[in-house]
Amino acid sequence: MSKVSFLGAGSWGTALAIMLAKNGHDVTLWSAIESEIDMLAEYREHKNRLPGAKLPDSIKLTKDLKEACTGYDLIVFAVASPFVRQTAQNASQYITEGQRIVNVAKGIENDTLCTLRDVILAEMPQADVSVLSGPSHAEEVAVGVPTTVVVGSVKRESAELVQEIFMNDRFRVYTSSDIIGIELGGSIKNVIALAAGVIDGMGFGDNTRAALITRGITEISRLGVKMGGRMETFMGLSGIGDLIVTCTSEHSRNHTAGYLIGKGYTTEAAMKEVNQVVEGVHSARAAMALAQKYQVSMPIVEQINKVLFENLPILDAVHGLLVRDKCNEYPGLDWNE
Ligand SMILES: NC(=O)C1=CN([C@@H]2O[C@H](COP(=O)(O)OP(=O)(O)OC[C@H]3O[C@@H](n4cnc5c(N)ncnc54)[C@H](O)[C@@H]3O)[C@@H](O)[C@H]2O)C=CC1
Ligand SMILES: O=C(CO)COP(=O)(O)O
Repeated sequence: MSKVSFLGAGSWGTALAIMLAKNGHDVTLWSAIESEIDMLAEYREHKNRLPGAKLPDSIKLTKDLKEACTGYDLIVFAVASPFVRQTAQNASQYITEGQRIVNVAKGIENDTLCTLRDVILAEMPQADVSVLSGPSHAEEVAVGVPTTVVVGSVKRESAELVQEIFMNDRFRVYTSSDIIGIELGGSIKNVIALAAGVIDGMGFGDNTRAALITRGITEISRLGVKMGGRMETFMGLSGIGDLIVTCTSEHSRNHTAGYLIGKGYTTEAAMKEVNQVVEGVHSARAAMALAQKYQVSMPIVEQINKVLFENLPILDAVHGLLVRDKCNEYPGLDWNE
């Protein structure tokens, strides 16, 4: 049995905490939002996010960050991306040298263009930070739907510790050393999912969604490989796997927000309606900035940015994608070019 603490008690933190408690671990849940902890204490259930998924009696709740950071084998970062830096900054004073942390949030910081592991490390360089990602909706994990994810770490032992703690007969965890590949796949798929939602909201068909998924992973991997990620990672769980689930699932926050935008909502109104974190909106500008920095073509990311933030009519965005200059599917691969 391991002692595991969660920083962040939204959908994902709560679902994983329930699963780890059922795995037999000693689990504590902390949230910066005091009312969230009060609700969990009163109902032993996250009424707003995961109605019906009961917290096992063994899960402890705390509002005290020092308590949540002291004496744990593993600390899980499960706060939405805009709050990762602040949470790491506040927690750093309690984090000892080599403390194992695993980040399960997905995003890229807009100001720095850092992925979330780098954001955490910037605030707590003494920590040993892994990342966990893959096609895994909280609503399904909370009720034991078979799920697969990947954990990335610099050290094999750290990845294997997370694998050991999380794995059960419904939740299979693979290990990897490709941290940047895992983080970029998990973050930018949310941007593509917004685009998939938009075209579904507009009433386009299955062909269009399939086009977005396949050309979307091409864009993600083109950038990701240039930033040091491995192509295999983008063809794996945290790449195409996560992109498929988020572009097709009724549980997807990003697809739902995109769908509403396709139905005529503004970006702000769609985010308000979803009422949970829509990470793709936070990551869209950063993905575009990275494409520019690394001189990589990402036309879907470019068009969805214009729809989200510059009021480009959706039909113009779709038209723009279809009538771009003709090209090869994978330039440079054919006819000894
Ligand atoms: N919900 C899901 O199925 C999955 C979510 N994720 C990722 O996990 C992360 C969290 O997502 P959810 O739990 O769904 O979001 P959520 O919207 O349900 O919860 C976000 C949580 O962030 C924390 N938070 C909010 N404001 C804060 C503040 N000012 N300071 C510190 N913490 C604050 C709270 O605990 C809040 O409940 C996101 O990056 C998401 O992409 C990853 C895989 C699955
Ligand atoms: O990352 C997630 C599932 O892997 C959650 O994001 P969505 O809810 O937008 O799909």
